[in-house]
Amino acid sequence: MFSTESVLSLDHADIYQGTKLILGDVSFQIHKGDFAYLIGRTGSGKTSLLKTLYADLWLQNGKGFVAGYSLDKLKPRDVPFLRRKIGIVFQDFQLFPDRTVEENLRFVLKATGWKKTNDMNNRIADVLMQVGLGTAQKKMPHQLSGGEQQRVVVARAMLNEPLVLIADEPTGNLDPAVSDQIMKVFQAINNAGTAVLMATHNYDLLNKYPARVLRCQDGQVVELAG
Ligand SMILES: Nc1ncnc2c1ncn2[C@@H]1O[C@H](COP(=O)(O)OP(=O)(O)OP(=O)(O)O)[C@@H](O)[C@H]1O
Repeated sequence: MFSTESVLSLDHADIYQGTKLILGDVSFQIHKGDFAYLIGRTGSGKTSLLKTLYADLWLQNGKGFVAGYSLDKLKPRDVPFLRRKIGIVFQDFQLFPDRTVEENLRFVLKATGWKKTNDMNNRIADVLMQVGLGTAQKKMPHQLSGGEQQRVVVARAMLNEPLVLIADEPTGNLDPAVSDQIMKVFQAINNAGTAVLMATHNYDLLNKYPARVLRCQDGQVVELAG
């Protein structure tokens, strides 16, 4: 159904934290419509790898390509534009606690260049529907459960129709039933064509929702046979 267009690739990339090599000679590709898990023990480099993909860590050796941007040729001024093409979801919800759901989302739209109130309202309604929270617009974050807050964060990540969603332990703070809801949201987003790369410790999810698996291990990234 989907093309095999690559939305993200690393080619002989080295991932550093400062001068410390965390992962060496990393090569893999994520295509449009792919779903891939990133697993590995604590400290194995999952977060460092994801940070490199959204240019929070600079790629020093090798080549990287994310949503049309070459990481190895990236200029600091390109970073906000790269991040608009990627949706990023962390474990901690990071919503503004003193603003409604709608205001949280509008903040991002304005910051990324949206101007027209109608367009913004429509987009906010669309992404909230996408995550099953169509009626939560006027709620404050504290009026929502942890799982609902995380769904708002996923909605926020979808505002600019990213080509790829990068999630770092998105279910880390959530109980199993709620983690399942978040996974279902990711699957729906993925089925609609957005690639997903998700770091997780939650092996139950891997069993329940099988997909590609990349593992950080001994300073390398290996793809497990499907
Ligand atoms: N800001 C930093 N400065 C220096 N070293 C760091 C920094 N952040 C992480 N590291 C080191 O990089 C290595 C990889 O850490 P990273 O957070 O990428 O692993 P992880 O697989 O995501 O772990 P976890 O599953 O615990 O989140 C670890 O040895 C860690 O100590």
